[in-house]
Amino acid sequence: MSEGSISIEYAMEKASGPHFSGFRTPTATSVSSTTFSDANVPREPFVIGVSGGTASGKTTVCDMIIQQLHDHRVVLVNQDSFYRGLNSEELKRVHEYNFDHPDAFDTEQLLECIKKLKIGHSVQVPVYDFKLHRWSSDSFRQVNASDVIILEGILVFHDQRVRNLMNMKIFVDADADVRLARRIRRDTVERGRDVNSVLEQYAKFVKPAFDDFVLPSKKYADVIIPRGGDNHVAIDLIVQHIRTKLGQHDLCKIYPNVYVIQSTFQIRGMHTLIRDRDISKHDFVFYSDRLIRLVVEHGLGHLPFTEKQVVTPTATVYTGVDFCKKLCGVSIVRSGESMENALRACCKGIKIGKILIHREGDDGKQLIYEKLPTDISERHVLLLDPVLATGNSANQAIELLIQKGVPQSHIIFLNLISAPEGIHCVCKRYPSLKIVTSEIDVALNEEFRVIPGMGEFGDRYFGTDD
Ligand SMILES: Nc1ncnc2c1ncn2[C@@H]1O[C@H](COP(=O)(O)OP(=O)(O)O)[C@@H](O)[C@H]1O
Ligand SMILES: Nc1ccn([C@@H]2O[C@H](COP(=O)(O)O)[C@@H](O)[C@H]2O)c(=O)n1
Ligand SMILES: [Mg+2]
Repeated sequence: MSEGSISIEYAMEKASGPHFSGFRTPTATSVSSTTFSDANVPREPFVIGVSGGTASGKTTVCDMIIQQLHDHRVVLVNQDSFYRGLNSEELKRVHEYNFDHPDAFDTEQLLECIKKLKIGHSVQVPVYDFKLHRWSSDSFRQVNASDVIILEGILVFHDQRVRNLMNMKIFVDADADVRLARRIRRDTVERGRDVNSVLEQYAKFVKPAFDDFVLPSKKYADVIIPRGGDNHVAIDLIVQHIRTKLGQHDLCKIYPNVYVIQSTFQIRGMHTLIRDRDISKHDFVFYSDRLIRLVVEHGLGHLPFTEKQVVTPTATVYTGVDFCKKLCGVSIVRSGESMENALRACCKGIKIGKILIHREGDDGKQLIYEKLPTDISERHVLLLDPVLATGNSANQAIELLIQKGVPQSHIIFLNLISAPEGIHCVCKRYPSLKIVTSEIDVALNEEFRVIPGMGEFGDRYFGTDD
């Protein structure tokens, strides 16, 4: 355990490389979508190889990782699907067939499959039947292009070309006697074998092939998981790492003060609804409000706190924290006003100021109207605007707050959707300010509108779009 657990974070960081973050899909429904970065460059998925001896717990570990992620952006491909079909002669003498030798697999097909997934195509993967020793011609599993692809099997580290497709390699370790015991149980219960045939196959093929091919490939692993599925610490670390990578946009690496709230199905579902041009006004407002509430709560989590102790009804002391008291909201009129209710619902009696930035003509001159609390310089400010596009009006508003004496580091800018251009514009000028957003979109178009975006938020929210 010590070997795996000490090096695990380092190895994962090293293995992940610089190219894994900032996933964006061009359309919400595309099954074969390519992932995109903020620069609108197609981005390859992150491929994790999971190897280990038979019955070490590879499939179990992969299932646990996928279940914990409960995120459809992860797909599993089993090396078993690429077992070569047996001809009738081989089938008649199946007990003499070595399923543990590298030649038992159609590695060319496996390579083609992973390469396709890596470039964003979906693939049909055969489903292997261990009872019949073949994959059935009419049974395929559709594997969609995804942000993370897990490739699992006893010999996935054997071929260098397959290894080269992987960004992270995990070896699942378990004692040989434990594996044999599990294999006997599994193969008799699930794979239609009797104990004798399992033992015979194990001695003749499985163990020698493990020693000759599987064990020597362990050296390629970045992470070794001792005790397989029982090693919850290792699995948690791997899951956390994948989660971070999935949720982390490149911009969050460049600007450490940009926070994208952790994506979940609920959040993506709400985004899908509010971005849909055909959604009813009522639903648009409802789901926008839900998302705004999440962003506001998340933003509040970045405020400073002081320790506070209370006595519970069981007469014991609970050591907790006290909320930051000196707060105020500032909405950038008009769409920022849509975020005021959520802020009021979270912070009783909070003062809310307003800034209106009105562009006069095309010469870049701007008129600013403001109404802010007089003691604003003593407060932490939650600046509200659901969409950050170019960053020009945000910068005007922030400049005004700074002129009023608010330190940059006391400003948290809350958005639902942020364009990379706007983030660059604001963060370069105000590196100590924090931005909390629920999604970073692909880019701005020629008309400076966020793409894919959601149109004119204020008009849609306040019903002035018809
Ligand atoms: N930690 C564990 N404790 C008990 N049984 C396990 C554990 N991990 C796996 N098994 C069982 O052992 C068998 C082999 O596990 P599996 O994950 O299929 O291994 P692999 O894919 O490496 O061959 C399965 O029947 C599984 O339920
Ligand atoms: N028709 C087959 C094909 C493969 N095997 C055995 O499966 C093992 C690989 O699967 P794990 O889930 O255990 O990794 C491998 O050791 C083969 O011996 C088989 O018995 N019959
Ligand atoms: Mg398996």
